[in-house]
Amino acid sequence: MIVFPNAKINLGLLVTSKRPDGYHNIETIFHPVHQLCDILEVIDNDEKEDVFSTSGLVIDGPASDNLILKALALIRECAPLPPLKIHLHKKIPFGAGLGGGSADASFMLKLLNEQYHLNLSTRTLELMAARLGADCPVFIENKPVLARGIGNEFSPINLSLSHLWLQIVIPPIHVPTAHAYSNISPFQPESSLEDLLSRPIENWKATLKNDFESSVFERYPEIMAIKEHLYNQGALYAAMSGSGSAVFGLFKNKPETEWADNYVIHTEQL
Ligand SMILES: C[C@@](CO)(OP(=O)(O)O)[C@H](O)COP(=O)(O)OP(=O)(O)OC[C@H]1O[C@@H](n2ccc(N)nc2=O)[C@H](O)[C@@H]1O
Ligand SMILES: Nc1ncnc2c1ncn2[C@@H]1O[C@H](COP(=O)(O)OP(=O)(O)O)[C@@H](O)[C@H]1O
Repeated sequence: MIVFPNAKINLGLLVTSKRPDGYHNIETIFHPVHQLCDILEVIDNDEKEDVFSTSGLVIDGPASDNLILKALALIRECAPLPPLKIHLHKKIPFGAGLGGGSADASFMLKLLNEQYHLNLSTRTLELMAARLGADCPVFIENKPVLARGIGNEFSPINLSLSHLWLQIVIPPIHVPTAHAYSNISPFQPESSLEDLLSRPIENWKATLKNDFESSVFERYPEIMAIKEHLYNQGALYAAMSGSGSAVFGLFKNKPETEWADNYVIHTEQL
């Protein structure tokens, strides 16, 4: 079976408090980016052991640390599976706040559930995904949603961005998530994200924020410059995604901006 784990962006991201377990409570809207995706294939393997291979972008760290193999190990805790041949073609830049590793992990859970008729419910898959990372559960249902808690408590939202153009600009900078959280001073805002998003998109620039931006922009002015350039090019709203380094803009018309050759650019109509 082949699946296409996709990226996400965060529309607003408030880090509201630090928890006793060291994690942070957040409020954010996750929005899937369907056309920026990896390719993940799993088939039965005739040999005795699993074989895992990758192509495309070279992921840092040993292959055994890949979240796909961690997802496989979790499923094997509750169901026997034959030896597998697994191939990941990596296209989503990582360390960019686009959640590609988390998407791979959750799509692996969903793929195995379907391919081997495990009948695990959506809720069970979300709980398993939460053991792999705070960002993983959202990729089980994979639709726009308001998230609270550590990013895994979901409420439905009434938000349509269809017909807007999305441009994501990814500079060659990796921002480690744990490091980004360690530089944050949590703050409980007066207005909830839900309130802010219910206002017209023209108001978002002044009201909707990503709490990681100030510390990340201070360390990497190049990322702030991308956001400013997106606004100069007519973006209705522009922001960093997650803990960066990707920055996205929402436009009425297809943006034709030229960017540095070493940036990865993704443009799609939502
Ligand atoms: C910031 C966000 C926003 O969507 O996305 P990315 O920028 O990574 O895409 C997420 O909260 C990232 O979630 P995820 O990347 O899954 O985090 P995890 O692997 O579970 O945790 C990595 C580290 O980040 C910190 N962490 C993560 C989530 C959270 N709510 N509070 C935290 O303090 C912890 O220090 C943890 O050890
Ligand atoms: N399948 C995977 N794809 C990408 N990164 C992975 C994967 N498995 C483990 N990782 C590790 O997770 C880190 C964060 O990746 P990712 O979730 O894509 O980015 P971000 O946290 O910025 O959204 C990578 O730097 C890498 O070390």
